[in-house]
Amino acid sequence: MEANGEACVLNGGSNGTAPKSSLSAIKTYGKKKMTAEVCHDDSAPSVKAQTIDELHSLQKKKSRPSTPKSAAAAAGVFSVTEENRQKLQLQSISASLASLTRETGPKVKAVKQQQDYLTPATLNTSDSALKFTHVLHNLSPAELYEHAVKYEKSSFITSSGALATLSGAKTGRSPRDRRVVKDAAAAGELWWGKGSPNIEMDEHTFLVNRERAVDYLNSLDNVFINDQFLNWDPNNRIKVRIVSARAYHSLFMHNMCIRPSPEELESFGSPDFTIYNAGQFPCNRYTHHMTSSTSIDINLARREMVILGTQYAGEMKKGLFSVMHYLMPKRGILSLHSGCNMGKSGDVALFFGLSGTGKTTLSTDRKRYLIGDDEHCWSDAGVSNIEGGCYAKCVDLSTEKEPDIFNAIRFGTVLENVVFDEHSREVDYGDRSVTENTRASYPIEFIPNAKIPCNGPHPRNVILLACDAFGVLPPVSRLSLAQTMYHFISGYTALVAGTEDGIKEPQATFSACFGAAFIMLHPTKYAAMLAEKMMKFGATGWLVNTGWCGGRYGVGSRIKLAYTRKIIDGIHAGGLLNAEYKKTEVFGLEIPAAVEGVPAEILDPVNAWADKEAYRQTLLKLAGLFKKNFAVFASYSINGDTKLTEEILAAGPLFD
Ligand SMILES: Nc1ncnc2c1ncn2[C@@H]1O[C@H](COP(=O)(O)OP(=O)(O)OP(=O)(O)O)[C@@H](O)[C@H]1O
Ligand SMILES: O=C([O-])CC(=O)C(=O)O
Ligand SMILES: [Ca+2]
Ligand SMILES: [Mn+2]
Repeated sequence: MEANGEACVLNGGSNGTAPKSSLSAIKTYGKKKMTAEVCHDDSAPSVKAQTIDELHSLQKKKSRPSTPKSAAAAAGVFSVTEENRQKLQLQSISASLASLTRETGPKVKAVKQQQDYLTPATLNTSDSALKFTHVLHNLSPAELYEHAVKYEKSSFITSSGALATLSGAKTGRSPRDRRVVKDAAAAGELWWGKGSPNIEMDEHTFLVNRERAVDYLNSLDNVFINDQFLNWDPNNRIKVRIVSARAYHSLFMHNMCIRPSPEELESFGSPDFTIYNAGQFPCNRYTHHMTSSTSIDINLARREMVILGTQYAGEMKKGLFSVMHYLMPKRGILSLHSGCNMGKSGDVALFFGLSGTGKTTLSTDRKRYLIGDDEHCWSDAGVSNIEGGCYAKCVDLSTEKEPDIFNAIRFGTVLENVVFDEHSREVDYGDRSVTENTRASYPIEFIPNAKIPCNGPHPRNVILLACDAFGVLPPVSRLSLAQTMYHFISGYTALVAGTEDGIKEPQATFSACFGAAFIMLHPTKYAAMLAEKMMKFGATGWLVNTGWCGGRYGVGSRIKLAYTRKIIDGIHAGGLLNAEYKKTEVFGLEIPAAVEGVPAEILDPVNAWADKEAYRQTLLKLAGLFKKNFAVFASYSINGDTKLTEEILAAGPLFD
């Protein structure tokens, strides 16, 4: 507290001169003399307003345009250009919200320009055509907070300043409701059929769902528009527009996509891809192909995605990731479901792994620069993050174990599905009452050592993370290139509860490229690109088990995060590369004899199991699952290189 002559100082000054006695302290008024022993509330000049309304109007300073304009604008041609620009932008937004099948649709009104209605209402053929929808375009986090708290029942501000909210009935993605339009081009290019995540849908059905979503959005008083970017590689940046009904969704995407500067927003133009998120509204179950009230529909030709029947925000993030998994490989760029960080000396590591295996946790590392936690591109120029934010699991989050993530949960962060104290608004991260899959979404700059812009040179280490519920994979093994490909294509883990709707318990899963739910092309396409890049740039592959140790799930326990961190430190430092190794039976994995800071007895899983026979049985069981899973890939060639293909086939588990 600052002591000055005007304030009432009840506890003495903070300048060390306060008298010892508290009674005399009450009478101390600092340096200036005070004439009375009471404080008057008219000691400051009065406000420059005659009425309360006038007073309120003083509170908000006009902030748009908020930054210096382009050179042309500064030269005086600004006013016309600015008007035209606003008009074009509104036309583009209005076109986004236009019905495709009717002559007229609802009118779109920009909230910042109350007079400017763009859609000419020539034929008012229905009540909906008379309706105005306010467009809230690229609102700031503070504005979105206010909307959320005011209009969304489940939104609250937590004690650390985050916006806590509920995603509704769905607290994870719905992969069985993810559809892709199979037109002639997509039929030839994409991966379809058994094992593919792309459930086919026809153009007409897509349009039915699109119309439903657009009509729903237009029936609302407000819709949120986010115009943002994907990919920090300036040559391969994609413009995306997200049209949504909830402030929560708008803030989530504000955090997750790359945020344009005011100048970039000014010249944004039309988006390359648009999401219509009408998540509160179901699809019509009588519509052809619909198997539930949820549908997430991607149309590559129209560059559009429609979301009906799920409010889980991860659908938007991962839907756009799917789009990148299509667009980038076409340009010779590999898209990756991986985390990525960089050491002080510029050594880059990629962290692959399915949901819950540790990409976010392990790429967020005090000693290194964070490039990104979940989605990257690897081009001839190096690596780049696709996103502008992180999406961390929060179950059991603690400041001791994950301090940077814990501290990132503050004003601006969206906290999904967490439980908090009604009064103190203190979050209880251990509480799984809503879901196990509680999440925090924050801009990447909330991590103190984020590398911005989020790109880096070619990776030196490629770390494959598996959360092995069987407890038989070693905590760390060094992989040959063929083994790296084998495990990349296999994409093994034991799914941790909750991220995919319907899965409640850990269970062994194989997901090609550590992200089969998001890939668009056949897995061997991505694998071939990874092999080529790893060879070309000399990266080393590693398999790290962040799962069980000393017995399977239920018997053993999860490997301590502190140990996994030591292992990762050893990989980054380079010391592990040339350590002393031995080969395990069955999987033929090379395991080091020692890792600094990790008990030697856990490095070879057989030592950690009390029941050696149970260990061997479990090992063979898992090896069998690997073999069975890989059988479907055995007939595909990787890179047209039959030698590598044979080596990959031989790099899997060997047993009778
Ligand atoms: N040994 C370990 N290594 C890594 N993570 C661990 C370990 N033990 C426990 N965990 C916990 O496992 C979870 C890993 O989740 P994380 O958010 O890193 O997953 P992810 O790979 O980023 O998944 P997603 O793609 O769904 O975001 C965290 O909650 C972390 O605290
Ligand atoms: O998309 C989500 O729901 C969370 C995530 O990162 C993943 O599952 O890989
Ligand atoms: Ca993550
Ligand atoms: Mn992910």
